[in-house]
Amino acid sequence: MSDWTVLRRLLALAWPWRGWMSLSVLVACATVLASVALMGVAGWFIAAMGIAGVTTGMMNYFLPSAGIRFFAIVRTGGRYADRLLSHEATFRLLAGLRLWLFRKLVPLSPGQLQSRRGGDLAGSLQADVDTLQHAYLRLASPVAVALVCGVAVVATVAVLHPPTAVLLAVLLVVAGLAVPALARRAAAAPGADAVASRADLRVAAVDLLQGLADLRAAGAVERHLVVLDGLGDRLAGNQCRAATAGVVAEAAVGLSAGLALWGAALLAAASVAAGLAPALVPALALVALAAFEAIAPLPAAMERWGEVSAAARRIFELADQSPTIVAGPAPSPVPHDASVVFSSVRLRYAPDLPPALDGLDLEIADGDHLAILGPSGAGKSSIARLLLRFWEYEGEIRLGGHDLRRYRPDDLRRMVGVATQDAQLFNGTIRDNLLMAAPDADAAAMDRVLEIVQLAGFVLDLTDGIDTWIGEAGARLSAGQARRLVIARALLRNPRLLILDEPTENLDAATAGRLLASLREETANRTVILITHDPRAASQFTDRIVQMQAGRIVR
Ligand SMILES: Nc1ncnc2c1ncn2[C@@H]1O[C@H](COP(=O)(O)OP(=O)(O)OP(=O)(O)O)[C@@H](O)[C@H]1O
Repeated sequence: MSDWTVLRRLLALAWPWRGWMSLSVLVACATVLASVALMGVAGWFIAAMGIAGVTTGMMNYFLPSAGIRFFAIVRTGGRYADRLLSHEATFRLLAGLRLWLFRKLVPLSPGQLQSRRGGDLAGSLQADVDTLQHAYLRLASPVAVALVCGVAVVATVAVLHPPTAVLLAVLLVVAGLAVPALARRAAAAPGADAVASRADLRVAAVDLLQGLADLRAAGAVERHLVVLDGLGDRLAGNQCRAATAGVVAEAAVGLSAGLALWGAALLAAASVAAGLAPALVPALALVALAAFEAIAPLPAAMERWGEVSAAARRIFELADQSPTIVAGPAPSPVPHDASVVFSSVRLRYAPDLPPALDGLDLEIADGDHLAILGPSGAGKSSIARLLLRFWEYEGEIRLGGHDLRRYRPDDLRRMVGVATQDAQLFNGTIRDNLLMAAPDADAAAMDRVLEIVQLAGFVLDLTDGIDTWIGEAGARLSAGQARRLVIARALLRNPRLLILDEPTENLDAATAGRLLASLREETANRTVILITHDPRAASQFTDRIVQMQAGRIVR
């Protein structure tokens, strides 16, 4: 993707916030122009007063001093308003971009995102989107301001003294175009590498934090810290190289501004003999100097471009993936029953992996309970993932008589409830975690599902009851309690097809027995698939039991 494409796409993304952005550019232009005008009028005023002092002693100083006050107030107020508006515009834009990216990621989950590491994805959503602020705050807006103000100042100077206008135009082009272009070239590689090393650093830090307990147990923390340190050094080195390019470019702009001041003063002074008002000499020199305020932010903006474009490319690469799983052209209607038929279903998680399901045939009538037994890796949980349409498959699956592929993903997820082994509990209260699945559920419904999963007594004994905070990923619950909370959450949605993946794992035999008995009673009229490797649990729940091995039903 070329730099122009990246820029074009970034501007297109900002389109909905064009009102805010334009307002911020307008205010910034007014501020810069007021500053230039202030310098020009002040230079002229001081010189004219001096000249009047030594000559006639007559001069109307009310008008210019009022002008000076006016421009000073506009400049000060404008700077404040400019900061306020440009930040407001950028933060609104970033919040919108984050939501836009998140919406793009949702349909890719989990199949198309599993090759990416969690820290990496979180990084794209946070740091990469944050980096884009430089594209708008320090690039798009300053370039627009530089263009508008540069042209306006040169045109005004051209009316007063054309030679100074030519000199100013040349120096502004050099400092506003050539210098930033060189800065961009020098900072491109370190800038891009800074984005990559920041992403690596984030992934390593997330890995370290998530696995801290195990790393400590294995005595491997120091080794990880050394890696983290190396990545930090790489990031700092890249940022330093990119910043050096920016600093050199800023010095070059300062030099051009100095040249403009002296050049304008000399050119204007040379024209006094030809009739130019002497008071205009300092005015033109100061205007030439002040005009560089318009282009001063450009080198820093260009220095950042490498970083910004690398972050934008990472974001576009993520957002441009089209979801492999979408509803067919004519989505299936909601079915009348929850029967399930698998015919010759094959699933490969990746082309280079052996099939997880290898010609699976399975039939469950509406309202039936089926237990699927099998050793670890037999493909049991893969059945649940397919029924939720998380992965594409070969063969045919029919739910309620309709092709599974033709259901809208949202309709399907309303119909199918799954309590998986790796289900996520969220950092919140028990109530939050239940309501996440069924926001409208009332207290009685929540109490009932907690009763079914044998958690009612436990919750009752907690000081804060159902409003007890369960910590990150349910860390304050035991594994068995967490699993049962996941089941309660699935039940609360009242799905017509319920899939229970190893519901009795981590439970003692008595609790497991009670849980299965109450689940059997609660789900008497629903289709249920119980996935387990425990034959006792299977037979406690149903007498329809099938055995799976290597991706097939073997009996
Ligand atoms: N997301 C995935 N990406 C790649 N391979 C996967 C993925 N999930 C499962 N597999 C592979 O597919 C096969 C079947 O996995 P599945 O989780 O369905 O087995 P299972 O019978 O439920 O095992 P367990 O009882 O241990 O949960 C395994 O070989 C596993 O390694």
